[in-house]
Amino acid sequence: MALASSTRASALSASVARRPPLSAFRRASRARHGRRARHAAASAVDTVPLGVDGGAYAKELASALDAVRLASELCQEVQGQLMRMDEQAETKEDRSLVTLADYAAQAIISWRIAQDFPDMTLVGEEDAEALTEGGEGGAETLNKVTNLVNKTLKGHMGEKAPTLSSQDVVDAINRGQSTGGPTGKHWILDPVDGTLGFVRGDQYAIALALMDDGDLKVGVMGCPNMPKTGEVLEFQESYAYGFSPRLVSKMLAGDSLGWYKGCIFTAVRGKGAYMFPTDPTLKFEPVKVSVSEAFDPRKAKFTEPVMKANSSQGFTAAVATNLGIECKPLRIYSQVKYGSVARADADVFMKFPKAGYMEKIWDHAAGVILVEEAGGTVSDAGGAPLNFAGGRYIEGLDRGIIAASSALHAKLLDSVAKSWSSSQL
Ligand SMILES: Nc1ncnc2c1ncn2[C@@H]1O[C@H](COP(=O)(O)OS(=O)(=O)O)[C@@H](OP(=O)(O)O)[C@H]1O
Ligand SMILES: [Mg+2]
Repeated sequence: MALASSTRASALSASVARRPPLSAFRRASRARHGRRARHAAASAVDTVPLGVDGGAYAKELASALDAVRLASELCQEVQGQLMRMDEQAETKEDRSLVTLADYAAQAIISWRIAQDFPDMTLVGEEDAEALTEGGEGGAETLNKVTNLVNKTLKGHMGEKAPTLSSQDVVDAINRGQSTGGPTGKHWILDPVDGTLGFVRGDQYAIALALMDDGDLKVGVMGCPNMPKTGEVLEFQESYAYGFSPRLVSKMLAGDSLGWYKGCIFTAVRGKGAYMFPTDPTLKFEPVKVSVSEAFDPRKAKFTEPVMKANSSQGFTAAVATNLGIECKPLRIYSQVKYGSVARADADVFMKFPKAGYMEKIWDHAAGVILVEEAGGTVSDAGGAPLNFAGGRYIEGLDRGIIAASSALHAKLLDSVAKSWSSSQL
């Protein structure tokens, strides 16, 4: 997964980002952590009070929530740099995009979880090869990634924040090379899911899950640009009609609601799904989220990937018509789609990639447990649950992925079967 050689020398070459003004959030955060630091052991990280029941996985949930919060803040900083064109995305050898945030978010999450679980294994999207084998460009990128990680840790932990070396950062990223499997505990991470949305200033997600003996047990998904309420996501249709794109993340100017965007979803098997604001200084109780209950086809919405290359929009339109759905699709980048189904912004999620495409477990793990714990069902097109225990790819996936409330899921399966038969005629 090295950067293409032509891009190595210029890897993420823009100048060091201008330092943003210290926000009220950071000042509050520093003061808070600074006070706590005087009473805490020097090396321990603080656990954020949760407000939700994590049952047997309470410690894992607390650790994951803290890790995803750190990464959410870090990613917002990098997205700001990209929007100001202080930084730029690069292309990996597989032609997918990568930014400083992909590496730094994987590093900070891996480091944070390992503070509580030193023997943890991680199936993560990124590796550090481009940073260690990428010549001068790679070294420069590694330096920026390390600075970003340290700056974020300092913002949260104040004086007691450790200073990670470049080697610590490389080790933390490379911890993500596990292949997972059916036994034991494995963390599954997409540090920046929906990289295209991320570089376009739009929706993206930081998606972390824990699998234990082959079953997903915990999911934490940071959605830093997701509005608190779903209505605004409707405007996504501007993409479909070629109007000048209105960035979803920028659509609500002002902050009159207090918390207007920036959600973190949590889910623990058997304990339900919740939504928090990404900003821990906002004192909202976690909100329990549930999939839509009644299915009214005239009002129902389905959500799907933005890019035609990632999912057949013709096929999903046929399935939607078969179900009687009249609304235009909500096309949203990343696993924010699963968040939209979990809190009933949308009733149905569908993704039908081209034949032969192998889905990666980190693109779905956090979203799947989130929808399931919100009362939904996720399966492949044949109705089988997704298998996350077969390595880095979803094993034996039948055609595509569908999600809906458990009651609607059966109808959805039926519509997929009918539409598939007619599409094969
Ligand atoms: N050809 C093809 N078919 C299907 N899926 C693919 C394909 N190529 C890539 N990917 C994976 O899709 C992830 C992005 O999914 P999204 O739902 O965000 O897609 S979209 O941008 O809204 O169209 C994306 O995740 P990120 O790389 O994290 O963005 C990929 O892992
Ligand atoms: Mg992804």
